[in-house]
Amino acid sequence: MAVLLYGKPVVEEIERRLMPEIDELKARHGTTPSLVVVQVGDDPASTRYVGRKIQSCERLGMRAQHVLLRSDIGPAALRNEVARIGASKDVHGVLVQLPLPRQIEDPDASGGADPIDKFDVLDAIPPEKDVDGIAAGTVAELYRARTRRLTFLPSTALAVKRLMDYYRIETRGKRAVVIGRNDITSKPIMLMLGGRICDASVTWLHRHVSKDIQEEALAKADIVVTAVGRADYRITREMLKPGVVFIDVATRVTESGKLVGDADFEPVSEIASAITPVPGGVGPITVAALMENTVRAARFAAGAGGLGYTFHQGPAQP
Ligand SMILES: NC(=O)C1=CN([C@@H]2O[C@H](COP(=O)(O)OP(=O)(O)OC[C@H]3O[C@@H](n4cnc5c(N)ncnc54)[C@H](OP(=O)(O)O)[C@@H]3O)[C@@H](O)[C@H]2O)C=CC1
Ligand SMILES: Nc1nc(=O)c2c([nH]1)NC[C@@H]1CN(c3ccc(C(=O)N[C@@H](CCC(=O)O)C(=O)O)cc3)C=[N+]21
Repeated sequence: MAVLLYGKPVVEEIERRLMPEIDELKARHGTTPSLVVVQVGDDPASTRYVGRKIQSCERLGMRAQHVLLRSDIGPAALRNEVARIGASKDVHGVLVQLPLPRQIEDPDASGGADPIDKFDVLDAIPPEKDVDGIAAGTVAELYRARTRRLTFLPSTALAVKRLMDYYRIETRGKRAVVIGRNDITSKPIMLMLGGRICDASVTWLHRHVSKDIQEEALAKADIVVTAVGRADYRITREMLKPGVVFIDVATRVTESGKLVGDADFEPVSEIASAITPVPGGVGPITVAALMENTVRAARFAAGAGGLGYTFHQGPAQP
């Protein structure tokens, strides 16, 4: 039976570390960390995630602002709005909730004449405020994977790293499979696992990889990190190697309103050595990791913080 990799103790440890940093920023620098979340359109799932982020900021004594824009905004107007928000001295972190409406995500497919796309919007976030780790300059640092020089590790990747460290999951030299290639979830996780941060051997799977090839890779994997979240996608016990560490990033709401990941949870937990529950696994840590990145951004603004992340194995010693 697998060890359940609960998010809660990891969240508590991150928050325990952040609280004195927030107090110090306020007391010594007169700075209250502040995050702006830009949401375009009112997709209910996005509204729910944004709500969690804002609540978490407020609970930790930070400032949060939710900017809700109409779904028919054009890419150039959105880029200008993001640049305007990013220019404010009082804003330390800027996050553009994804996905964006179709005309901005994929202007070619939607027949839009505007040459400006999603990445131009994201690149308008100033690098020292890019708490999602998505703009061009920040991505380059992840590509280079120098832990000591990283500006922002995207919050889902940071969440997976903090989770693996807390539960002492060894990655060096292991066979890992990462499924999905979203720019803020699986792609950074793939770079992190295979890069110098985790030193694993990574196989990257996505929609265009045949079932055979996917099954072959999964059957050999020591670690699986998956973020697909589709009703027609399910990873079953038979597909996995006994003893696998299964990190389920996906969160999908079923027709009956249940939140599920990509794993067929009960049977997979019988053969895995460790597995994240959904809900209560990676999701809450992602929010805490975003809080960590917002505090980093406030420290950059106050001239109180350097580049790089510190990682340590296991729970922090009291
Ligand atoms: N817990 C957390 O912290 C977070 C959870 N999520 C959750 O993760 C899930 C994915 O989100 P996100 O990454 O944003 O979504 P995307 O839709 O961007 O990514 C899904 C990925 O799955 C791939 N895919 C689709 N079908 C298959 C298939 N049959 N076999 C292999 N790969 C496939 C797609 O491939 P292709 O590239 O070819 O399209 C795509 O890369 C969602 O459930 C979301 O809610 C997301 C962010 C954070
Ligand atoms: N720019 C951007 N940055 C993101 O980080 C980002 C995004 N866009 N778009 C959407 C995804 C999704 N995401 C989640 C955050 C928290 C939970 C979370 O807290 N999940 C809880 C349950 C939440 C619930 O009850 O619905 C759990 O798994 O236990 C899940 C998913 C961040 N995302």
